[in-house]
Amino acid sequence: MQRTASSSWRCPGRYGSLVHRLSRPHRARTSLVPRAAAAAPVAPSLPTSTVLDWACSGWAGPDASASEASWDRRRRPASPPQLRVAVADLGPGRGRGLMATEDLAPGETLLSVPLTRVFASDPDAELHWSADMALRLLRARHRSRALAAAGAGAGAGAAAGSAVQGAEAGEEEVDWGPWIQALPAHVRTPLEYDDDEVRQLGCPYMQEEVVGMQECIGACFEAVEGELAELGCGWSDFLWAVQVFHSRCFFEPTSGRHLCVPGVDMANHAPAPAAPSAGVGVVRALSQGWDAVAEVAEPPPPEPSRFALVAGEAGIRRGEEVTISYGGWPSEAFLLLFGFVPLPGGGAALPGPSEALTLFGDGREAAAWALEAARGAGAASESAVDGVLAAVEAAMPGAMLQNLMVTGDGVDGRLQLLLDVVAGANGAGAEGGAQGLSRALVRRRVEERMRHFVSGDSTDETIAAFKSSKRALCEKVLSML
Ligand SMILES: C[S@@+](CC[C@H](N)C(=O)[O-])C[C@H]1O[C@@H](n2cnc3c(N)ncnc32)[C@H](O)[C@@H]1O
Repeated sequence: MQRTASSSWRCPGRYGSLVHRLSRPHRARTSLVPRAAAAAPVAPSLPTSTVLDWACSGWAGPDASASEASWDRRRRPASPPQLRVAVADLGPGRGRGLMATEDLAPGETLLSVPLTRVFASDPDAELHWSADMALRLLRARHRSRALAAAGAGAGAGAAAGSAVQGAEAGEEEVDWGPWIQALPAHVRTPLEYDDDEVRQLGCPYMQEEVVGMQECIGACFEAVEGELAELGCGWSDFLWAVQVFHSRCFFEPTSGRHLCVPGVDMANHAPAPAAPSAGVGVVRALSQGWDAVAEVAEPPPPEPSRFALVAGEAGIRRGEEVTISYGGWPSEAFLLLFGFVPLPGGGAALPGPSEALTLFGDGREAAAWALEAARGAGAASESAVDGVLAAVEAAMPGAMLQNLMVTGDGVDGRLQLLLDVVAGANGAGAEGGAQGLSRALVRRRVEERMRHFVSGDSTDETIAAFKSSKRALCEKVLSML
């Protein structure tokens, strides 16, 4: 594990803000769709299911009428809602997940979490978002333990979970203990890779991403080490907390915040070709006629906005897993943040629909490589490289020549243009002319890159899955050329 302080604070570059995409809840097409009685066995709920009740504080539950479901604190339900999902153990590989305990209708709200119980990043934080959230989580854990100890000492009902609730509660007023206790004891992502595992990745671009991320989090740790020590925490606590957030957050583009939503964070990703059975979204609370009402009566306390998990348009049968989509990312993003690589089902070596292969880190690398490959006459001069880049800029002004890729749908337009510029100047004698040379350059580069993904000696099955997915994409691209 490299933990050298990085002077540039180079944080997880291309994938730094990639987390599960926040989608809109699926809309119900009908109300309740009658279903045949389902015979599917329901996996036993884990004790961690109690986190769902805690998370849905103040929600009257899926059966409540609109007025009951309103978040009016004078009518707040006294008991936890009757939820129709539970946390279940899905076995090796997936860990825990959410399971339907009854048939769920299309569009049915399954969990509804007030934003006061959502652990959110601070867009103004000086530290990298996940490091800042990690520090705050460890503070919250410390407070919660102290609260529990005080409650046990007094023998009173001040146990974890009974702290302040409600719309006005700030992060420090909420006892996050019930959620923290339900978090996984260990999350493994490439932040934990040792030098040999980084080597096993084989791909230089991915190795650079991993080392950059390790350096960034290592530097953040050094910045907060003193405060962590006061909380009785060290590197392993900090690493755990950072990996919790890398693997469990949603990203809200409008606010630029990362959101970790208790309960909903138990939902696993549906790997293609399976469709997710549920969607997520923020339900904003709005008040009509607030000013007018306030003149004649004390207005009700404002309702907090809520984060909802909603059944998809097909509904979900009892005993089935409730899954969401973490987004259509290439496998680098899944591996770096979530610590797993979704492979299409059926065991066949197929690339996922969002898989992509970086052929060059930037335009300068691509131009130098292409000139050398096209001319077969040693390294290209700086001026020749500059000439290619100038021609690309003239044809595509302002194009950012970073991370030039190929996908199952074809070659990145920026890269294609660059290769066409090189081939146009060097393809007179080539088989198929300039067009033939341009295609041959893509083929040659994909073949070169494919050698980074030989299965070789991967001791880690996630690394093996990463390489397998990339190899499958290389094969698909080569078959199309
Ligand atoms: C948001 S959490 C989901 C709940 C998690 N399974 C648990 O036990 O707490 C995301 C983590 O679940 C696991 N996961 C989610 N979807 C998966 C999938 N399709 N295949 C394998 N692991 C998955 C990965 O470890 C990922 O980092």
